[in-house]
Amino acid sequence: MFTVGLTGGIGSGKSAAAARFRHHGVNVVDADLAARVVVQPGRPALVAIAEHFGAGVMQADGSLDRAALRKLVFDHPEERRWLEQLTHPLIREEIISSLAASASTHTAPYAILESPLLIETSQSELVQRVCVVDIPEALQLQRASARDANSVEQIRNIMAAQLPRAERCAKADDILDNSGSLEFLNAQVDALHQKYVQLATQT
Ligand SMILES: CC(C)(COP(=O)(O)OP(=O)(O)OC[C@H]1O[C@@H](n2cnc3c(N)ncnc32)[C@H](O)[C@@H]1O)[C@@H](O)C(=O)NCCC(=O)NCCS
Ligand SMILES: Nc1ncnc2c1ncn2[C@@H]1O[C@H](COP(=O)(O)OP(=O)(O)OP(=O)(O)O)[C@@H](O)[C@H]1O
Repeated sequence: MFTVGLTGGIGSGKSAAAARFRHHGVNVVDADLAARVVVQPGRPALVAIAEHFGAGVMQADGSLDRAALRKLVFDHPEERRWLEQLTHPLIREEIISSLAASASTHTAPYAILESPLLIETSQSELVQRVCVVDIPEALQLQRASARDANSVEQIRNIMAAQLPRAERCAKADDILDNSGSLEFLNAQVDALHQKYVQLATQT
């Protein structure tokens, strides 16, 4: 199925844009959700993480302590790279099966892959088009820190692990400007939806 990659840095508004695409009956596969599935209790990746990082990243019930691991990997880039080499191939496989599983259950003729690291990883090979949700970095920091328990410093570290704004926008086929209201964003998504329906039915 024709698939559009929806990307943007932390706090840019990917989830907000995805919600509007879903409103039009589009199947949205979420890479952050896939990343949670591959480290669920019972999965080999969780065992490998516990062995590598120790009991400090595990909760008493045997699930991953995400806040502890987040602090570790965004303070130490080499540990982040270790985690990525383990999980990114698994996340990619999980995304491929989610895209395939729900292909026939949605009304729109195209699907969306929502991912913060679409351009940074080989996930970009899974899409025919790239749509970037774009906001200035100061607003990104402001919205992400208003939403999350993460410190401003941690959000800065996460942003540093992602593509800079200009490089991301340079890879975009389409750009959603989310520096205004949600209504402004939704109106742009509505227009893109029409365009994607056309593109998907032409190909
Ligand atoms: C470090 C972890 C455990 C922190 O979990 P937590 O629940 O706090 O955050 P969550 O997974 O919801 O991610 C929040 C945001 O952080 C950013 N982010 C997450 N991982 C990365 C990464 N490796 N590089 C850059 N940014 C990242 C994204 O913008 C994401 O939307 C988790 O992010 C993780 O396992 N990351 C590695 C897998 C990955 O790269 N996921 C990104 C989607 S492919
Ligand atoms: N146009 C907007 N106006 C005001 N607040 C907004 C707007 N768009 C999104 N937000 C808020 O900004 C925060 C980040 O938005 P959202 O969760 O959609 O971003 P995201 O790109 O999915 O982030 P992440 O990569 O961290 O999952 C949320 O609290 C959301 O409610």
